[in-house]
Amino acid sequence: MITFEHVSKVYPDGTHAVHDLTFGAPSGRLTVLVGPSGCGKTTSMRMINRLIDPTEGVVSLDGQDTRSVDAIDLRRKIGYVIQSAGLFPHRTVVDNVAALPRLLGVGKKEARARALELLAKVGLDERFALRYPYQLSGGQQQRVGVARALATDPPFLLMDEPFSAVDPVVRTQLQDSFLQLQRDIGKTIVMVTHDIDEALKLGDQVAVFREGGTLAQVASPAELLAHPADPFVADFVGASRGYRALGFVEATATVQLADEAMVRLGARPADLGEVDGGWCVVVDDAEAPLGWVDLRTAGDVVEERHIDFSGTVARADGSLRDLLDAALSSPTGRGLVAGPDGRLRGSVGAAEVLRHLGRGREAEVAS
Ligand SMILES: Nc1ncnc2c1ncn2[C@@H]1O[C@H](COP(=O)(O)OP(=O)(O)OP(=O)(O)O)[C@@H](O)[C@H]1O
Repeated sequence: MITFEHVSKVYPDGTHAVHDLTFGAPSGRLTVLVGPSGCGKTTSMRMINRLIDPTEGVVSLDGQDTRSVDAIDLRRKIGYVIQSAGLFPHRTVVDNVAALPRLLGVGKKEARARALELLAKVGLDERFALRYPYQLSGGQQQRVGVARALATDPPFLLMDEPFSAVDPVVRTQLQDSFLQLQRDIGKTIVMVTHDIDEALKLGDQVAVFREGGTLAQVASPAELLAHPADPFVADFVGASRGYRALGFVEATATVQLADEAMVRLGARPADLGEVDGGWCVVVDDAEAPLGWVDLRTAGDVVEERHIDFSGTVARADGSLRDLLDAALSSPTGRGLVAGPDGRLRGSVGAAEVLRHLGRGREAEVAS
């Protein structure tokens, strides 16, 4: 656990960057610091590894005041990932990751072997190991940055806007693979971002800062969306918070799925008989849905060019937001739902999703 107790920072020029900060970042969880530019997020994070010293208050790691520990020893326990990866330009990828363990006395062979393992963990193919940073894309560099921060297996990890220097598609991939990684490694993480969507997606806990370096609210993403503490937080989490909150409501087994007729590519509509409304789900050999086909306009044989790919496919164990999105994006209004094995389970309409949400709310009120 990382704890801030009445921590303030006033820079020598008189700037009040952080004011009376008190909160905890729980062990094994990812806490995101978010807020508008200049509100003291980075200053707060850097007070954890003592790159910046507080003017007042105490920062502690697992109950130990960070001032009582030698700064170098402290930083060995705290991995650090920064925005543009900050890799050593003249060292190969594998040597970038192995550098710190080598400094700490780990043998070359062992450090490299562990570096290769870590590179695989962050989703970077082995063939990149002997490249230099300039030979990698921004997203790949960022993966190396994460691997390097984990090289000494520190229990704590600080991440300063780690995914902001890459384009939105790569950013989503990095976020997804990082979430996956964190499920395995369970580090105590503090991450800074100014992107509320990223905060809500990644954080187990989100700390919203406001200008002047004060804390507006600390809560889980679902709580933040459902009960913003004040108009500033409500405004900051955004106008679509009602819809986004659906992302945190799991689609339980009680959502009723309707059966859907399935066809495979190469099927002949004439052989299929009457299908409700003419629309049918095209599936692959493993019965995973590919999209919809309107049999009335498909011609003699169902081909790929007849498939309407516009609908998203929700997973049965996904969120209500995924189900609603599948329904809203479907050409039939019926959202496709697949099981964890990818096979089509059935479909659901937007009204059923919303009805389920209504029931959830009533149940909550009743209990
Ligand atoms: N070394 C410094 N000396 C004086 N003022 C500073 C110093 N570093 C930061 N500040 C000021 O402290 C305030 C908080 O800065 P900080 O970098 O912590 O904000 P931030 O929330 O991380 O911002 P951003 O999202 O723009 O990175 C800002 O007003 C900034 O200008």
